[in-house]
Amino acid sequence: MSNKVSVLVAGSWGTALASVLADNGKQVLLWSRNAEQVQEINEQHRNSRFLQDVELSPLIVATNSLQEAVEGADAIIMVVPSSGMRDVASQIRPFLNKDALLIHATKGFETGSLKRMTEVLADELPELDPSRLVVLSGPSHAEEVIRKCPTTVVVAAQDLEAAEAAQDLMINSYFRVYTNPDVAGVEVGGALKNIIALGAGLTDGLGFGDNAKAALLTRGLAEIARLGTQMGSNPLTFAGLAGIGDLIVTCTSQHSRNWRAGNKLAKGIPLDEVLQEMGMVVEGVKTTKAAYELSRRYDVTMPITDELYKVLFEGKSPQLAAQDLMGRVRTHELEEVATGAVTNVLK
Ligand SMILES: NC(=O)c1ccc[n+]([C@@H]2O[C@H](COP(=O)([O-])OP(=O)(O)OC[C@H]3O[C@@H](n4cnc5c(N)ncnc54)[C@H](O)[C@@H]3O)[C@@H](O)[C@H]2O)c1
Ligand SMILES: O=P(O)(O)OC[C@H](O)CO
Repeated sequence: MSNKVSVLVAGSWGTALASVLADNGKQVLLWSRNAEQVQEINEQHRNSRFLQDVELSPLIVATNSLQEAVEGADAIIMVVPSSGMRDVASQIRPFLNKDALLIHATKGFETGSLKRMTEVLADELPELDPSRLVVLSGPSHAEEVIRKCPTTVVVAAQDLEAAEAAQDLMINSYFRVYTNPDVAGVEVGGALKNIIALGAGLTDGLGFGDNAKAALLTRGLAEIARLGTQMGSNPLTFAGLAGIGDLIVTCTSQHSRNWRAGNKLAKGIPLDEVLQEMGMVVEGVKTTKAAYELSRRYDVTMPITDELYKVLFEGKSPQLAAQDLMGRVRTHELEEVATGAVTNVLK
């Protein structure tokens, strides 16, 4: 398998994935645009801004040069936040080997175009063989992966050979990797769960209890599956790691950035202050806007997303949003299911 392996960028998740690769015996080039971070990784084997108190493997070498990171690489793992994916993809185009395995582990849609990340990558890298594009997703917090806690993820590609190459590259005794042919489903599940995690943080912050959290996860999964199916996904994907698996971890974990952001919003802190305090990417905010627009494009009902949109962008109080969700026109769980994706998920 791959000889030269690179990870772009050195945020929390990129650094954790670089560590998995290093544990698999790979020499890893980790790109960051921040010179101080590069120096700290190379001289102290630490990335203290994102993963405090963790000593990184000496097999991880950081670089400021995208050319050095990408030229001649057989495998590249892109972990740029969704807002920067197109920009970084366009910058690597001149250096990219067209047969390289390109795995992305980003969870979000592009603002405006509403494209999935593999669509953005395909746009910007027309010379790359599209069968070499892979998405990695699933319930996986960087803080636990870096401590080698048992973790399961899924890699999806059009081409089974590419998915198996990614599986082969990443799998080890604490990082178990499954394959799935449903690229759209794995990307949609990974992106949309962040909306529900924001909602879970709000729900917990308001003291609504476990019943409300269970309701949010279950009805959240229903709307993820409804939109995902209309976008061409296999509904069964949402019963897997990129669906219910990731929903469970982000809605219940102390590590979740989206949950923490929702929890701060419940305390009445304005959104821009919340994002500033977090200091890390909170994909769920932009994803709520994207999903709100996608639900209209595909004519899919997404009540939780709609209410969260109003809380985030229209100043609606979370209490009133919860009240309006509870007071929606009465409906039949199975009738709704019969017209949507969840039928198949539950079969
Ligand atoms: N943190 C996790 O546990 C985790 C797990 C699975 C998936 N993800 C996904 O991985 C992606 C990255 O998240 P993260 O947690 O690593 O974020 P992070 O906030 O920890 O790090 C993001 C890094 O990207 C850099 N960056 C941002 N925009 C950039 C640009 N345009 N060009 C170059 N560098 C840029 C930032 O400077 C920062 O170093 C997100 O889509 C997230 O949903 C995160
Ligand atoms: O910390 P979050 O909420 O961005 O979630 C990170 C991962 O997506 C969990 O699988």
